[in-house]
Amino acid sequence: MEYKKIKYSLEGDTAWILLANPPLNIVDLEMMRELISALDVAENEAEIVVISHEGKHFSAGAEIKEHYPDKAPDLIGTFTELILKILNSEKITVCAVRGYALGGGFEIPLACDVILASSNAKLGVPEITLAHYPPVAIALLPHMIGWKNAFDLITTGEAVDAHRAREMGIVSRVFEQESFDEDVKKYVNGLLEKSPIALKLAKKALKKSTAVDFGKVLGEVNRIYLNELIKTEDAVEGLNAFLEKRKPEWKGR
Ligand SMILES: CC(C)(COP(=O)(O)OP(=O)(O)OC[C@H]1O[C@@H](n2cnc3c(N)ncnc32)[C@H](O)[C@@H]1OP(=O)(O)O)[C@@H](O)C(=O)NCCC(=O)NCCSC(=O)C1=CCCC=C1
Repeated sequence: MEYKKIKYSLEGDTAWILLANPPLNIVDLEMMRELISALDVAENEAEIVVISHEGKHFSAGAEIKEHYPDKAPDLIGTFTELILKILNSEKITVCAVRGYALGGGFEIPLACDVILASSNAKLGVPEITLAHYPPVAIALLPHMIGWKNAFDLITTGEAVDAHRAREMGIVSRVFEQESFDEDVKKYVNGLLEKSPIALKLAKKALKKSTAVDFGKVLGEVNRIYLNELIKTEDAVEGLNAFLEKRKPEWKGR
């Protein structure tokens, strides 16, 4: 597949997948399909998969214009396929994030094994401000940071900085902006020095300790999203208000 919105390269045993859709690396359907394809390639040829980005920001999330009721099923179906591909990968998945990581641009890192954040990163799920919710964060976050922290992030829509995200248990390491790329490479090289089979089996065993079928949970969360939320007047008003740069007027239906 020819990539237009991402870049893929293999360096030794590491696959580097970069979001490359400037300026905000919006994750539209085309990018989702390219990421799915690149992850398939990486699964066959790499031991470690690093998802990172070009430009200042990891991503401002999924394309808001693709959230209207006619397009939402395709968007949610493809995004779920992408997230499950990351969650089900047998390889070590590392996400390296600078700047904004919002909405779907936060959920991609969440699905990875490790998030390495630059000290200028801002992570969050603003979907509630659009009268939407973030399905993947709803499925994963309570298991990672507990109900109360997850509830707070999802219902306020406020982003947290890298250090707060580290305290909450979302981010594994925070590196200074100036040395970020170098520190990410050092982290990856540290993993490459370990036994690949031991890493792979440690990941397999760690997954047993959560014992959650995220595919099933995500299916239920998506059903409420598509059958109930997306059909409301508020869900359309939230999108219109964002695109028209005005305050939304909620109807509660
Ligand atoms: C903070 C921000 C990133 C940058 O602020 P700044 O003040 O620096 O810049 P700016 O002026 O605001 O923006 C510049 C241009 O980019 C556009 N644009 C921006 N984001 C866009 C987007 N996502 N999609 C499309 N366009 C987007 C702006 O409209 C503007 O366009 P213009 O030049 O034509 O006027 C801000 O744009 C923001 O909050 N974005 C929304 C974040 C959000 O709600 N994300 C969650 C999404 S839902 C999700 O991910 C899910 C996934 C799965 C399932 C369910 C949900």
